[in-house]
Amino acid sequence: MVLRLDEVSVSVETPDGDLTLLHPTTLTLSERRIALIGGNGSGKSTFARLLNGLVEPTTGRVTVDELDTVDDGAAVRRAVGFVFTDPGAQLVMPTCLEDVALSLRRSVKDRARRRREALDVLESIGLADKADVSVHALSGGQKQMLALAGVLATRPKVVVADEPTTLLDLRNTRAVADRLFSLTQQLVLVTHDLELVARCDRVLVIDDARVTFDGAPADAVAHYRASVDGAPSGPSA
Ligand SMILES: Nc1ncnc2c1ncn2[C@@H]1O[C@H](COP(=O)(O)OP(=O)(O)OP(=O)(O)O)[C@@H](O)[C@H]1O
Repeated sequence: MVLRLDEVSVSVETPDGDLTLLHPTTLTLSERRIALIGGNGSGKSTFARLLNGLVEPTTGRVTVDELDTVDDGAAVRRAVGFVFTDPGAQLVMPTCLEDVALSLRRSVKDRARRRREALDVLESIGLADKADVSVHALSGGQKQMLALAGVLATRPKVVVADEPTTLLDLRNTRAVADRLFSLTQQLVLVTHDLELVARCDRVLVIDDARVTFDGAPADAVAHYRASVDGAPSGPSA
């Protein structure tokens, strides 16, 4: 898929005046695995959310294979699945089976078939035995796997994942990352995990609402480290 930002900026009104979340940006993303890195509050989530229309550009256009994220919002959301940091944002049904089945409600109208397909999805992520268990009874890693499975069940062409391993321990980080990197779909990954960054084809460094570097993982990480080393210590505003 070709993800294109054409002179895209994002700003919001705040009590203190307009706040720019992304300065005008033009670029085309077609690589299989793309990482977005940068400090807290730099604008990574804003950028990621633009790609499936969760955030709309204030100026310019975002397109996904020619589909406009504003004008063709429903089609874009079918094509671009979004995985949140906190799976709680995504798991809305009482049981695991019902949650995956909810993702299938548009594509599979027959209830019995939907249930079978949802069970297949649970099987594929090793959670078949949890089908009738409450989503709240799952561990953090299991919840993130279930949220990812719910997204994959809709067969998106692109998966955008916003810090999907941030809340996970090392074992679950590896499990979720291995699943993400085994996808045949295009992957756009927001992460602070430099091991995952190294597995990507292209990396954008975002700093203060701008893409400040765009290139190969090693170069991007070097740029990011240099920007941190050169900055005053302590959390940025
Ligand atoms: N709707 C909004 N209204 C006001 N401020 C916002 C809004 N959305 C984001 N921001 C602010 O814009 C900045 C960029 O936010 P964003 O979530 O894109 O950053 P991020 O790089 O993903 O950060 P983190 O790594 O901490 O998740 C932050 O300072 C955030 O508080």
